[in-house]
Amino acid sequence: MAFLKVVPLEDAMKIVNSMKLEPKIEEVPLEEALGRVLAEDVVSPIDVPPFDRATVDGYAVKAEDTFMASEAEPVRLKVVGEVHAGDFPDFVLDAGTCVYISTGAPLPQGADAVIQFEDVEREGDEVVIYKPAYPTMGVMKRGVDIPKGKLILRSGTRLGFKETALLSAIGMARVKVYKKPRVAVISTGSEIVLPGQELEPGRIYDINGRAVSDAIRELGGEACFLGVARDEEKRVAELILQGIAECDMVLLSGGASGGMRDLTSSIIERLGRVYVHGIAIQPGKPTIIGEIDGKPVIGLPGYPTSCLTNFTLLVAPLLRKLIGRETEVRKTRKKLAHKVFSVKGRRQFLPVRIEGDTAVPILKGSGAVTSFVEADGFIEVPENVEILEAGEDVEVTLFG
Ligand SMILES: Nc1nc2c(c(=O)[nH]1)N[C@H]1C(S)=C(S)[C@@H](COP(=O)(O)OP(=O)(O)OC[C@H]3O[C@@H](n4cnc5c(N)ncnc54)[C@H](O)[C@@H]3O)O[C@H]1N2
Ligand code: MOO
Repeated sequence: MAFLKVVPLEDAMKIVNSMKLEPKIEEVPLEEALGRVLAEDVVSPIDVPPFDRATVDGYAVKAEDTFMASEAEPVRLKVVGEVHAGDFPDFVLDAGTCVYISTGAPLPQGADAVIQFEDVEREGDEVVIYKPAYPTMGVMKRGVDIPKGKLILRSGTRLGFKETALLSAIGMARVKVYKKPRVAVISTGSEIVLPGQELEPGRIYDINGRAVSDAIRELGGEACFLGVARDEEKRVAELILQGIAECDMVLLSGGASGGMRDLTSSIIERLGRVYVHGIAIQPGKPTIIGEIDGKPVIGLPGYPTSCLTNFTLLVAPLLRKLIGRETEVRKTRKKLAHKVFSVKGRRQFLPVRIEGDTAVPILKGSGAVTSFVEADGFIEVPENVEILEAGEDVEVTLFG
């Protein structure tokens, strides 16, 4: 067994990033596009709105016909028809005339303003106008919302409801998006049971299977949770092979170390290749990077915070690349709230909670899920540094 010949994090990341996984693109109906990542630049093929339209219910006029209107000397225009939303007027408005128009209806040619009905008086087939209108009053001009030819969305944009609103406005019924990478997730450990099952003595509830699956979904991937495998070679191997057959990549948690029941590395070795078994970081040392049938197989540590930290450092950037979103790392500078001792010889990723101007280290250890869940991010402590003093300036890499 290639037991924990640790490599630096950079080497591990290089290996993960060199694996044969290419972003794939598919076309989906607009109604299924929410939350997906756009794989094309979108240029509007039409003007929105596609015609000059009334923004109020009232009378479409030639503004110049009303220029002389006043309370003392109102202007009278003959009402020659009606245009409602959905109509398309095929006549030209003559001087001295107007039409009744509904909000949203196209202006007839020759009209350049709409006066709301509250501001005029209707007398038979005439309206009496007391104030001048100006061109564009009560009108939304063709293309002012979105002009034809404008780049409205860039490739790599995650589609929220604002973006789907834009796509709908330009009539796009189908959009090209990055295909969701399918990731198999397996929890290993004879002690692990799923929520809903009885917690017999010596057992604990699964954390990693749920957390890793949902982290994949949050990033925009498709998680296939294959279940919990007891520490039995046959069962773990079966599930790994099922993952290889059905998915683009396989993630396991637990059994990644070198103990008597830590089987993951030897199974991957037997079914394919192991490139890395051990990374010089804390938490997350017992991590395996391998490949079966050309597909990445990554064994994450069983300790929840180690598992989720390494998911964040190694797997999340790969998934983002596959869905066309380059890594967005956010950092902030804070003062360390109190003195901490680091692990000698391992680059440490210390989870911290942010409180005002300070970063408060969370020292429950990587076996606690709350070390990760309560953290806003982590600070890096280089392998040659053993003590960080209270008040020291630290850079926090934020999660999420
Ligand atoms: N002799 C050594 N022992 C250990 C070392 C070492 O270097 N030498 N490293 C320790 C470190 S660091 C870590 S991290 C753990 C991780 O080891 P494994 O990946 O083999 O994990 P397990 O032994 O299977 O489990 C560790 C721990 O986590 C719990 N666990 C596992 N899976 C889940 C899950 N899906 N949900 C919730 N909790 C889970 C498991 O019950 C154990 O308590 O090894 C140390 N040991
Ligand atoms: O490497 Mo373990 O992951 O320290 O907690």
